[in-house]
Amino acid sequence: MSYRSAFRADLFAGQTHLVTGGGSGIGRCCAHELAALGANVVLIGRNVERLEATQAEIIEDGGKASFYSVDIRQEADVRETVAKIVAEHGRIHGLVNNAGGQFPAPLMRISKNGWDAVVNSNLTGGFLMAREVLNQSMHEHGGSIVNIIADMWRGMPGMGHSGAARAGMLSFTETAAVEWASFGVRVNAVAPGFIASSGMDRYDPSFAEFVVPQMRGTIPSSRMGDEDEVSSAITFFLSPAASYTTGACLCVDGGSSLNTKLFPLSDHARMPEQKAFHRAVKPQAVLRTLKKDA
Ligand SMILES: CCCCC/C=C/C(=O)SCCNC(=O)CCNC(=O)[C@H](O)C(C)(C)COP(=O)(O)OP(=O)(O)OC[C@H]1O[C@@H](n2cnc3c(N)ncnc32)[C@H](O)[C@@H]1OP(=O)(O)O
Ligand SMILES: NC(=O)C1=CN([C@@H]2O[C@H](COP(=O)(O)OP(=O)(O)OC[C@H]3O[C@@H](n4cnc5c(N)ncnc54)[C@H](OP(=O)(O)O)[C@@H]3O)[C@@H](O)[C@H]2O)C=CC1
Repeated sequence: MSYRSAFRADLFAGQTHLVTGGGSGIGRCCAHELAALGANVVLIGRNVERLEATQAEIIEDGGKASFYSVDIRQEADVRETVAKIVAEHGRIHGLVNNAGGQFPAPLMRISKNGWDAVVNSNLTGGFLMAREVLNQSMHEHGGSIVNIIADMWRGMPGMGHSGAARAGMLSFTETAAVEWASFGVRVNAVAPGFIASSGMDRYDPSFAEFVVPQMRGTIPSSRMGDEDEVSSAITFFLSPAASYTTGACLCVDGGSSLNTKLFPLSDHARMPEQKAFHRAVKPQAVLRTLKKDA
């Protein structure tokens, strides 16, 4: 196995875990980690080439993976896909609701279709996946669901459709955690901050040109996160280490959601000792980081 997880190698042996958006970025990384921990991973996304490539990488590494090309916004397709997975694999142990995305735009320029496309991707699609996995498997056998949201704690200016959807997904997480606890189902959320994922490459370069220079002054950790740092938070929630944790949200954001512009990060946050600290902690993550997308 080429993926160096921080978790025990047989943690998910014999288990089936679904990862939506598993063909790229954070989802691809997470699929690698779960497969390296023994899981039979089912990748879900729309683009067949990306799904095939991730499946091939996992199999080449000695893991087990299959995929379904599905738009998670299509209710009938989601229902049918989950039925096929249950027929093929038996119970579903884990669902990572990671598929999603948005486009940068101020609220005043978002069309109804644009709003719907993003809300359906980041809220309704996740709900449909979770509901079908619950009804077709987890209500009988239990399981763990992890919803990927975003740093939307003080609104999400420039991406208001996504912020509204992610806030909704957090509320959904909390409600499902309570309603489904008696089935032995835990539902938690992970809120990434700025992650240097391949997904970021899907934006116009002007987005990075605008955002990256601002980052140093807003992220206490003074760097973007890596895909594997989100994946390990997801893995924690899926694992028995989180067996008494449900309805929780873990921010993986280098502290950015706690920062306030009233007291800007001062130069001491970027002093040489701080830089040395970052160099000291990064290599651990790099060891576990995947080869980047081609
Ligand atoms: C503060 C920064 C924090 C950053 C944190 C987050 C980072 C990430 O999430 S990393 C990257 C994650 N990946 C993506 O975001 C993927 C790229 N995005 C998309 O694919 C789209 O945003 C999508 C999710 C909406 C795609 O959905 P799709 O159904 O394929 O959309 P359509 O092309 O059919 O368009 C529907 C509707 O939306 C309007 N629209 C789409 N893109 C844009 C755009 N860039 N600007 C303005 N409007 C857009 C499109 O025009 C359609 O509306 P109508 O024209 O009114 O029909
Ligand atoms: N990178 C970051 O800084 C942050 C990312 N996030 C969120 O984390 C998640 C993963 O992002 P990241 O890996 O960076 O970006 P990616 O763009 O690489 O990942 C998004 C994945 O979702 C899939 N997807 C999107 N819409 C649908 C759909 N309707 N049906 C099925 N699959 C879909 C895409 O596959 P396909 O196109 O093949 O369908 C793609 O694999 C996303 O929800 C993202 O918004 C949140 C905060 C920060």
